[in-house]
Amino acid sequence: LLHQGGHLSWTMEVLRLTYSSINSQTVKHSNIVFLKTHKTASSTVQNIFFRFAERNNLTVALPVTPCDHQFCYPRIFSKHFVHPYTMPPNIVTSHMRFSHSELKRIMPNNTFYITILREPGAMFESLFSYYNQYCDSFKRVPNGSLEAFLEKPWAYYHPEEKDSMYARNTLTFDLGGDKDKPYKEVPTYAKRFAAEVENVFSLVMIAEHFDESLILMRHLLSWDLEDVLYIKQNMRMPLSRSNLSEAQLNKIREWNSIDAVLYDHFNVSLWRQLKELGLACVAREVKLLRHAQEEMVRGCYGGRLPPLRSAAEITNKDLRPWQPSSKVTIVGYDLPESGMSQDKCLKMIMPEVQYTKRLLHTQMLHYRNKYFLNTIKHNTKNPSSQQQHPSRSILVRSTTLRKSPRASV
Ligand SMILES: Nc1ncnc2c1ncn2[C@@H]1O[C@H](COP(=O)(O)OS(=O)(=O)O)[C@@H](OP(=O)(O)O)[C@H]1O
Repeated sequence: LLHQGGHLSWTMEVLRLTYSSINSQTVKHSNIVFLKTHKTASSTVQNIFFRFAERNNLTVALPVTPCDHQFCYPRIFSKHFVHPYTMPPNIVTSHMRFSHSELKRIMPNNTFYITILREPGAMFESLFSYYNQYCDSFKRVPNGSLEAFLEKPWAYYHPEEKDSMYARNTLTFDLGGDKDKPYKEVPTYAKRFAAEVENVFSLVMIAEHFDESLILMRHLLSWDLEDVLYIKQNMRMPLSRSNLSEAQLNKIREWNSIDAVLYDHFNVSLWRQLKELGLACVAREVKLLRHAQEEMVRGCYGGRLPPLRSAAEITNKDLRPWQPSSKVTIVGYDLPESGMSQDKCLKMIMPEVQYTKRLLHTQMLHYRNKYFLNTIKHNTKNPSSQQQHPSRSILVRSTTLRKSPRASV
């Protein structure tokens, strides 16, 4: 009874938070650019945006086929990398090298810009293991040893070479900055660059404070708590991880000194924003979020998450995460292809590549239907004029924004 009583009050609280935005007559914001940075828990966030877009019939910008599932990374983003069937978009979330000016050409003025950073030590360790057999700066290192790389990085790192962006100041590069600023210019440059980023991005999430960051995001976008439910994605097997010593952490920070400045800066601003929201309120919502996640796992998978397996062992190919080489083991969730699980439960654990393909397929069908209908309507009115392309989805696009995109949360 006690348990059920507790359960009931949790549920009431989640419902209250779920419908509070409707009661206060706010509209969920739906024009969003999420800059998907590397090895920062960004696939987990992207999955939240993909599901939100599908539930609300929004258009997600997806890359043209030659760009693969990313916007032709590491080239700087161009509107030409966006598949015409996914134009004009509400949400942009695939990997890219950021260009604000180019994004402004496809996104409306009320777009919210969000990104995520991770502590440079943990992030670099993850990058080093993930791209060990992929990026030449890492491939050259004897025995793939992180220790050896950090001992003399310039012996292995060639700044102009393909894929060098995975080996130094990757966050800075993803954000469109200069990863190879000379050491003596770094302090001034990094400070200026952090200010530029702060000017554009309404929220910079921090992977180490993932749930707290999501609570800020839900408030910024006037979303419900249920909109930010997630299951962790794209993890490595514990065997593929190495523990870093204090000395190694310091070397990583020194090597990635611009990223380190960015991380410290936005970690401070995250906590300032959390304090503005009220730490007690944040803690309460984090608790509710975790409880709602347990409920979702119960409803979706019968009580516990599907078994975590290495990519090679996952039988359902829709759920097999991309694995860059045999030297690193990425894990995902395995669910039989029996069709028994609901679509929303499957999508919750679907890796980036498969979900991107699915979305492209459904959006192509929508585009064709809209295009076809628009053309018929238009031709009936003006038989001699040109065909019309579909417009951006206006289903939940707000005209009465409660907060402006650059307002603090
Ligand atoms: N919710 C949450 N909180 C904290 N950390 C998380 C979360 N979700 C994923 N992860 C960790 O993020 C790493 C994968 O990052 P990405 O998805 O950005 O990688 S990728 O660049 O898209 O390949 C990967 O880190 P490593 O395991 O250290 O490689 C994941 O374990």
